[in-house]
Amino acid sequence: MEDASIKLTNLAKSYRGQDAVHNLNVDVKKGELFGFLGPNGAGKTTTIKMLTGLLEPTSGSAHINDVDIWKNPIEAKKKIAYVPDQPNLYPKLTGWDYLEFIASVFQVPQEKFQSKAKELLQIFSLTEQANDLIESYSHGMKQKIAICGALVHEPEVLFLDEPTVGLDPKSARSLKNLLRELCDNGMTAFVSTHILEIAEQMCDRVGIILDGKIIALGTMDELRSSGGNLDQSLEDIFLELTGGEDHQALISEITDQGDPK
Ligand SMILES: Nc1ncnc2c1ncn2[C@@H]1O[C@H](COP(=O)(O)OP(=O)(O)OP(=O)(O)O)[C@@H](O)[C@H]1O
Repeated sequence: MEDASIKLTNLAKSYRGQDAVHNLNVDVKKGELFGFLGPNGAGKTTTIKMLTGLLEPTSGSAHINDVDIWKNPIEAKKKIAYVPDQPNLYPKLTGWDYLEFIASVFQVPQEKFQSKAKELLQIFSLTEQANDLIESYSHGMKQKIAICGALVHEPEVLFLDEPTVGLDPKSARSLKNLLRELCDNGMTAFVSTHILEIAEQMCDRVGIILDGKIIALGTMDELRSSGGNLDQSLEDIFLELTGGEDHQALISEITDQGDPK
C-alpha cells in the first residue's frame, strides 16, 4: 500500500517464550482512522506498545511515516502521541500546566500552544477546570486532559487505547467528531476499542486480532461481504470470528443449569 503512515512488518512479541503477538503485517494509510479490535488478552496493548516505542518487539519492525520506531526512536516519537487506557498524569500540575509541559517537550511555539490548548479545553468542556490541580479531576476529566495533551502538539499519528471508557456521552461524541475531522485533515489514528458500535460508526477500516493474529482486516463493507451477510453488524462479525457466540452459548448453558426453575 502506498503512503503507509503506520507499517507493521512481521511484528511479533513473546513473553518468556510464550507468543503474545505473531508476525503482524498491517499498513495503515495516512489520514485513516483505524480500529483495532479483539477480545481480552488478544494482544492489542502489546501491539500498541510496540508501535509507540514502549515495548521492544521480539522480531519484526514498526515504521511511523517511514521512520523505524526502534531504530530511530526520537525521530519517530516526535511524530506520535499515545493515550493509554490508564494515563499517567502529574497530579500536582494544573490541567493548563500539564498541557504547557507537553507542548514544551514537543517545542510547540508559545502562541500556537495558547490557541491550541484553549481550543482543546473548550472542545472537552474543561475550560473552567484548566487551573485546578489534576488530582482534583474525575476519572473522565483525567482521560480528557490526557487526550488534550496528546493533541496539543498536533501529532502526525495518534494512538488511543480504549479512548471512550470513562467519557460521558457528550465527551465521547466530541472525541469521535474531533478524530474524524483530524483524520480528514491528514492525521492518522490507531484506536483500540471494545466498543464495537464506536468502531463501526467512526473507523475507515478495522483489524480484528485474536490470540495475537490478525483474523480480519478491511472496511465494514469488506468484512460484511467476506462473511457473506451484508446486514451483519460489526458485533455479529466480531462474535462470529472470535468465537464469542460459542462462549455465549456455553455461558447460557451453565446459567440455565444453575437456574432452579
Ligand atoms: N508483561 C507481560 N508478561 C507476560 N505476559 C504478558 C504481559 N503482558 C501481556 N501478556 C500476555 O500477552 C497476551 C496479550 O496481552 P495484551 O495486554 O496485549 O492483550 P489486550 O488485547 O490488550 O487485552 P485487554 O483487552 O484485556 O486489555 C495475554 O495473553 C497476556 O496475558
